Amino acid sequence: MADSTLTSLPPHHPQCLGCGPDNPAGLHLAVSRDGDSVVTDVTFDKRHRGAPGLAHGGAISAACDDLFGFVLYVVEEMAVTRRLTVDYLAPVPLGQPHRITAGLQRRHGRRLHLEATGTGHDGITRFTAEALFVVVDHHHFAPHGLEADVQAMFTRPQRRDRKDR
Ligand SMILES: CCCCCCCCCC(=O)SCCNC(=O)CCNC(=O)[C@H](O)C(C)(C)COP(=O)(O)OP(=O)(O)OC[C@H]1O[C@@H](n2cnc3c(N)ncnc32)[C@H](O)[C@@H]1OP(=O)(O)O
Repeated sequence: MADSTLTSLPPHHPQCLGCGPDNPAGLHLAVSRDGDSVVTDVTFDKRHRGAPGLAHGGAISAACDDLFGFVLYVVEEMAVTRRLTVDYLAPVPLGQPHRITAGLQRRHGRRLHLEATGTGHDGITRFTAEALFVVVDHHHFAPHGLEADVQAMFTRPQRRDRKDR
């Protein structure tokens, strides 16, 4: 991603399915912040194949879900997906980069309503997504993960580009 106005954001975890650099089955999303939005350029490949030559809808959904997880850096809250809806507007060819942009549409109490758009470098928007995330605290994760990993999620440099807000 060459845009100079973008601020790189750290992965959720090295093994995260969406953005973890150490997950061999992952999408390896590199995500940046652009004002109050987050963006990633994803190129689906043969690991993400659905129909011949096309990306699997689940892979597209996973990319959107993980990108929504980066809006949390902007909102400065910890939250998890309660509902995710993807509109598959057109087939997504393998091997062609698509930029996904996501942001907060509105907040109501613990409910974060998020939206995303996926557009090819040819200018064609091929999918959009909406999600409801619900704000949680560390008790949500504590029974399931290593204490150090849970703590790390809550001490990420989420506020390092606060000047942009
Ligand atoms: C997070 C760090 C980064 C990690 C990587 C990011 C990866 C991308 C994100 C994910 O993949 S997260 C993993 C997938 N998601 C989950 O595993 C979540 C599983 N679900 C839960 O644990 C609970 O359902 C949840 C914590 C989301 C909510 O349970 P709670 O008991 O805390 O809340 P509740 O059910 O009372 O709902 C909270 C609010 O949302 C509202 N709500 C719930 N479902 C709704 C719905 N369908 N539509 C509208 N509102 C809804 C509900 O009315 C309520 O409103 P109020 O706060 O105003 O009372």
